[in-house]
Amino acid sequence: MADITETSEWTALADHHAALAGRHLRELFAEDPGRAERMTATAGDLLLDYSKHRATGDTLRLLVALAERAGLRERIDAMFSGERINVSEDRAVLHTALRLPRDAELRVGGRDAVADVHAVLDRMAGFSDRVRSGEWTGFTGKPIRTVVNIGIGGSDLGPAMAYEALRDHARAGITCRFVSNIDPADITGTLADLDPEQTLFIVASKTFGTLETLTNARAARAWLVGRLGDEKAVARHFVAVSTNAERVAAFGIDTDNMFGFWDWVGGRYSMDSAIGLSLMIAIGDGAFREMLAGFHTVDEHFRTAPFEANLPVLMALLGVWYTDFFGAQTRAVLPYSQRLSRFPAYLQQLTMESNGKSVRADGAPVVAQTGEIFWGEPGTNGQHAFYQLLHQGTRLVPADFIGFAEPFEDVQADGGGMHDLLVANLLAQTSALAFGKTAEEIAAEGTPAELVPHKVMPGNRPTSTILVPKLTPSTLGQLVALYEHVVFVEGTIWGIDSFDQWGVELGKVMAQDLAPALTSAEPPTGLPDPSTAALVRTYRRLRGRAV
Ligand SMILES: O=P(O)(O)OC[C@H]1O[C@](O)(CO)[C@@H](O)[C@@H]1O
Repeated sequence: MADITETSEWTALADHHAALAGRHLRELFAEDPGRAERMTATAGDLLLDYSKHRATGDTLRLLVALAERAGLRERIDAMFSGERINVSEDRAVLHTALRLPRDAELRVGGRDAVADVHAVLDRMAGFSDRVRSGEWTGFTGKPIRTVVNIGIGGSDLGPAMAYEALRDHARAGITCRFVSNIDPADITGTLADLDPEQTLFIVASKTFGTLETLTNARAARAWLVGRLGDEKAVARHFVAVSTNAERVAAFGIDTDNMFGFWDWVGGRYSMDSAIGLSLMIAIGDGAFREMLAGFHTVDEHFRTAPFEANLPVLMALLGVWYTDFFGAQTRAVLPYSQRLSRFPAYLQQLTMESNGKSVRADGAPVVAQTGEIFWGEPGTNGQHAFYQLLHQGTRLVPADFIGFAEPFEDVQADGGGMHDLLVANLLAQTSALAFGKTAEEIAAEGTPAELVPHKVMPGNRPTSTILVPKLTPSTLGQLVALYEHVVFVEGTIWGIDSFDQWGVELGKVMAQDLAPALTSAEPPTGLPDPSTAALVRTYRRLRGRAV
């Protein structure tokens, strides 16, 4: 694989950066007011305004040339057609197949992937309808009122985020809860006020080998059997979502109550597979399929739109621009929607488990910085917490602001709608970040001279604004697909395999090895390093165990 940093396209960007880095967004807008209109693009219902970026038309042209040099077009085609682009795991990467319409065609490994996807969706829909209607009852004949999804990582964050986002669409009177952490507080807190007779557990695990999930599932089963007094209750209260039928059966869940998916769906790309079963039960099959259609809309946009008008491509290239040329470390994601409160957490796994790599797909070290650190909180809460640093700190923190024109439900306060105030805050922040306020402007307001430097707002802080008509199943699907493809484009430029996650393995194995050292009757030997050994001794002492 050629070093992308050795290409003439990279050098051209480095030269361009040297010329542009000292320029302020105020100047860029003064020279070219038309950029406000021009530097926008749409995909489905999503409007991206990227005019408040430290970039010009030339920047975009150079970035697009870099994408072409990195072979982005061929890589997109390879992904959508099912080539095994996850090379370190020798797998195809086909989350896009999860949302293909029924009449689409795609064969994977000799099988009709579209038919397989829709067969599972139809089974999920049938099950979800029965649970929602009360036809599916618990062991004692009562309808289900609460669904508890037990999973972690991609088997938790996606459905948990989407349930929160779409809970206003959940009208069947069934609520969902999500248990992920192996901290006993998670499962005990979740179950504390639940009625076992009306609770359904979905054990969600792609591998069905994840310690946290299986441990929580065993605890839930013990709770259920203990309360209902009969092992046979498990069959009416436990279903599984997995790619591994053998392990599901070994756990004691009837595989008739298992919903499958495929090794070509990465865990963090799986919320629109059977992993979304809890969400489907909450919002219904129709709304779930609307969400899939939303995903598909952006997939088609990504697959076909020219790079210069392609939302995921533009957002990813700007990510590369700040990461590799400005030295930015992080990207804030700031949804102006309380319903998207889990969206930053969801994106953390999607982006950082995918692109947090220091070797390329060919095993050679990467040649540039990779893996933006994603973080954030819903506005306006973030404004009263960390925006100080965004506005006046020493670091450059590019940010994505996400806003919705229509609220699900508005509240009138002080003569106006609360939602308008929310959106006014979003717009105020992006404007203040971009244009700031100069010392002269502050002094002209009569500010005492000694206070002026404290009040200067430097501006020149780049943001994207993603404006969406309304948060619906469809637009949520569009937003998630947008970021999935952002990850893919960045991974392509950096030459990395965005679909493996070897870096999480060592810690898992070590935790399994260390557990006996904490609990053994005799003081443990053979601990991995002196610091850990000392901490194990301290822990044992605190727990009253022999040291
Ligand atoms: O769905 P599973 O197999 O339980 O895995 C859960 C999560 O664990 C990881 O493998 C990381 O440890 C994620 O990639 C995945 O989403």
